[in-house]
Amino acid sequence: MLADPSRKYPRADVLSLAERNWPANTLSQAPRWCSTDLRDGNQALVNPMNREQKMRLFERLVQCGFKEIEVAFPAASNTDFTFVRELIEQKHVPEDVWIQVITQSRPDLIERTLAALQGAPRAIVHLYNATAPLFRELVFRQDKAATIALAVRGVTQIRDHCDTHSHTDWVLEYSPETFCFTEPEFALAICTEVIETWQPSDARPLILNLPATVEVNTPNVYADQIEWFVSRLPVTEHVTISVHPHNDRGTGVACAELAMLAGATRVEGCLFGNGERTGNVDLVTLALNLYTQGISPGLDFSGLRELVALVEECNGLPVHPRHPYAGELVFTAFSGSHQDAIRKGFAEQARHPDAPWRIPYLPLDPADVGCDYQAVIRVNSQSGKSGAAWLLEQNHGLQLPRRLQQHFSRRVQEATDITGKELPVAEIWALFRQEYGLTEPARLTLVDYASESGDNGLTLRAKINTNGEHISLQGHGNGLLSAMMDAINHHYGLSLDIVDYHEHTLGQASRSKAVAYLECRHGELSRHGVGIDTDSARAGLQAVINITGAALADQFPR
Ligand SMILES: CC(=O)SCCNC(=O)CCNC(=O)[C@H](O)C(C)(C)COP(=O)(O)OP(=O)(O)OC[C@H]1O[C@@H](n2cnc3c(N)ncnc32)[C@H](O)[C@@H]1OP(=O)(O)O
Ligand SMILES: CC(C)C(=O)C(=O)O
Repeated sequence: MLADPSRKYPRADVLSLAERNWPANTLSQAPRWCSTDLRDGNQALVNPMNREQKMRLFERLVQCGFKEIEVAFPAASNTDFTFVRELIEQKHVPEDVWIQVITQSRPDLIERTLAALQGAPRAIVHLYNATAPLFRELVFRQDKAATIALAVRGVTQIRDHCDTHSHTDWVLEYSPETFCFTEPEFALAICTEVIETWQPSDARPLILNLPATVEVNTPNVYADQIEWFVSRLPVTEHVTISVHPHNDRGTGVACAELAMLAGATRVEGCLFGNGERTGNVDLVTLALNLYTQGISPGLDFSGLRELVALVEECNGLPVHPRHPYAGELVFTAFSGSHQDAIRKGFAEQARHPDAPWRIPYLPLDPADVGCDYQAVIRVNSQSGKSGAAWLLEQNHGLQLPRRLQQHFSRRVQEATDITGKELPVAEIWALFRQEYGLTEPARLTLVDYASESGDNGLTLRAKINTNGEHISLQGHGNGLLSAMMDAINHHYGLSLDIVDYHEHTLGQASRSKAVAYLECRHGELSRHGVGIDTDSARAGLQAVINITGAALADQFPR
């Protein structure tokens, strides 16, 4: 790396608006979307899509709600050409969907492109030529006049074809490729010539697509360029301003959003940001950004996981696990404080199911994109008490009391510190059972019991199975639990003291089980035990017995 990169990468002149309106604007509606997955996305793949993949992706794009789909660069390859033919001849294009095809401004390529569209009921023909100084000087060796003439020649050829093929509804799209580093006055001049040549009308609208072909500046500069252009456009009727951001600086989405604030009403991009180099703007992120601001995007991503799988298969490229909204890990919290906040959020949401979505760290309800809540919390050494508690609640119906959560969290922490890995829910459950006396066979189990209340409290007689041997105990207390504790302490010479007790049922069904959580003091130690039984009284007694089993195991390890 250079200590001073300024000579190698001199800062470009940027348009400086004296006044700009876009910062004060807010987004209030979705743009017109155009998917370029089958063209710009496709041209960036190691192995371009085959016909079958293109068709499957086309159908899925339609299902998502795209009404404009750039389906091919028909002059590029036979695959692209025949794909367009197949769409048209086999009537795969729904009546409210426009297919779009792209071409350079070269007569032979335009001819082939238009041949591909033969018989289409409606079509968008997309013509482009690069307009920036670098391209005029280096690639085309053309001056400004020749660059304009190239565009006008292309538009004229297309217009003449449309005139003689009026059974198709035509739209022209013109892109001054490299718009974002073209002199604004020149971009405006060439587009003005295009307008004059095409003569946009109700029947033959025009799309002016202003691409950030290579993203070279901060998104505010792009927004300034769009606002400058839109505010000076001589003809606006029947002209749509479209943007086509790339993501070279990692700000493609920001560019598109600010461009919309600045006056663009149509956006071209690809699903999950596929495309040349670092990709086209990601339409899924853009759409769901709108959605999470309460604006209907007009696109349906309710089956997002399946869409990811299809796009990964068609593109031969993975979608990153942290990809906004779509990544496998984006609805998952590993860290303790996040888990705690999420869990509290879900509890509050359950109390007010119709209230607006307000779950910390989850800007989108995973259910809205077809995901469940299973993966919302996962546990590793970064997790806190809420992580394991949530998983036990979701998977086993347990609502651990706070102090038990804290106690169990320390055990989980010890386990994850040893492995350095995630502790899956099955292992958390096994650890919980082992810690709180729920393993089978239990060291001690309650066989049966009987109680009798009198003026001085309650007397309990219980039979316990200890390693196959039945022993009878008797104790006295204010209630069943204290009487059992008394019986245990007396029989085993222990001094366990009840500190805390909670119980709840594990499910709605009448035959469901009850769970009892018991905390006892044992000398300096605090001990927790859990009992589960179809009968809540037995669950409590079993919890006492389970604590006893653990206390005895410490004194007399097996
Ligand atoms: C930013 C974008 O994504 S634009 C879309 C780019 N997509 C693609 O290129 C994918 C499909 N392209 C292809 O398959 C091929 O490029 C083809 C079939 C279209 C053309 O192939 P070739 O005839 O070999 O031309 P090639 O691709 O090398 O194009 C370069 C030539 O076209 C000219 N050219 C490039 N763009 C344009 C344009 N928009 N309008 C007119 N001429 C152009 C160049 O100046 C160059 O001319 P030169 O050979 O006289 O120097
Ligand atoms: C042709 C245009 C729209 C393009 O793909 C680009 O500039 O990236």
